[in-house]
Amino acid sequence: MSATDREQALPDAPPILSDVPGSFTWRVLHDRHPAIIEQVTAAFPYPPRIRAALARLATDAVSGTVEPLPADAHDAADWARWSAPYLGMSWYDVPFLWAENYFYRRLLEAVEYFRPGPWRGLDPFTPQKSAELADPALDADLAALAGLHGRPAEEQLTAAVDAALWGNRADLATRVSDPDAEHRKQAADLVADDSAALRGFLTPGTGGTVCLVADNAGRELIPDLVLVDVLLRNGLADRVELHLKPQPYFVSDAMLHDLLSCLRRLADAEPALRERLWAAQRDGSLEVVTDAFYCEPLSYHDLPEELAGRFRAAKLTIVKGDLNYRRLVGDRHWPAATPFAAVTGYFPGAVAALRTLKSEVLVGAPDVAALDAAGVGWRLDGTHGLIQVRG
Ligand SMILES: O=P(O)(O)OC[C@@]1(O)O[C@H](CO)[C@@H](O)[C@@H]1O
Repeated sequence: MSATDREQALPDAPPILSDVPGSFTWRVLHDRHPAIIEQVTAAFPYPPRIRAALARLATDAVSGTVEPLPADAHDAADWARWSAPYLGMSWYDVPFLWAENYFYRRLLEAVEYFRPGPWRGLDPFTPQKSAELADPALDADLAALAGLHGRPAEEQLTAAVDAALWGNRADLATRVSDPDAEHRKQAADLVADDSAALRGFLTPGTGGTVCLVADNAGRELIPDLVLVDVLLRNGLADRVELHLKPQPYFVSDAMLHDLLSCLRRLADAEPALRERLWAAQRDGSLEVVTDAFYCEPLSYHDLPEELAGRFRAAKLTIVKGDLNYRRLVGDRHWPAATPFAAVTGYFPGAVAALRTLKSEVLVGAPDVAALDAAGVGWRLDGTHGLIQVRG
């Protein structure tokens, strides 16, 4: 069946909105976003004009309607195009994915992230990211992963993939409004497990490029870096592209400065690993890549050719995390049994998703009726995950 045929066979699935009061998506806009603004406001000694802009956003994003960016914003034309269908609408009535993206772009506008002046380029989420990286619990993660050295390549890969998957379980955006979320994530369970197919792409001597589209910094990026090291050190790939965000996004998404912070953290805890990653960047076997697309309110169906070409040339693209999953499959009310291959047939090259569930969208999981019968909570709290592959 061709990709087109696969897509034509897709069920009709409406986009996920935030228009049901009390629902998860409604609570993200109504409760989580104001909480994030409160944390950002307290993060730095911002001057009155920035604090006032943040306060206006807090009111606007909870009870206002979608308004345009200031006309002099560097990306005003792009956002005018993307927001054209939604201007004047309630934030709750536009696609949830779009509303979240626009919220974070408006937040950067409020803190003058792109504006000339002293606050330009200051990541408003740095204190939260730094605190996470300073967490002593990270040492236990690292000690466990350091034991990988010397074990058979397949064992190293299995352990590194497992750590990368569950490293996604709590992102800072989730923790902001659900501080107890972390302790609940003990009943780790996979609702889809294509790990054997994943390992099939990553066998010794097969070389090639792996694109790792990263998600969060800190305690997720560290195991991602361990996976990179396992791939390169065991010849499971000739080179790895680590795709990071070009600007602050969804609180914890990783940028280059977060990678450098991780390398500094590793210099103390795992100096040999840090040296291998540092050398890999210098010899080009580990290339950091970014693109404006990664912070745009679009699904991966709208990939720019520069990224599509990279994914097409790779032997496998690994897409990390919940948000990337939503952008990959389409943030829609898909029947859970909808085949992963059917909704990802458009993607250039082979693709694998490593994701802990923190939002409702799900495909390729035909056996979740019993879980859903008890409500959607299990889809939101990071206790369940998936490994899905489309060759
Ligand atoms: O991509 P991540 O970090 O795994 O998860 C991010 C995320 O779960 O946080 C948002 C709620 O704040 C969700 O809508 C979004 O998908």
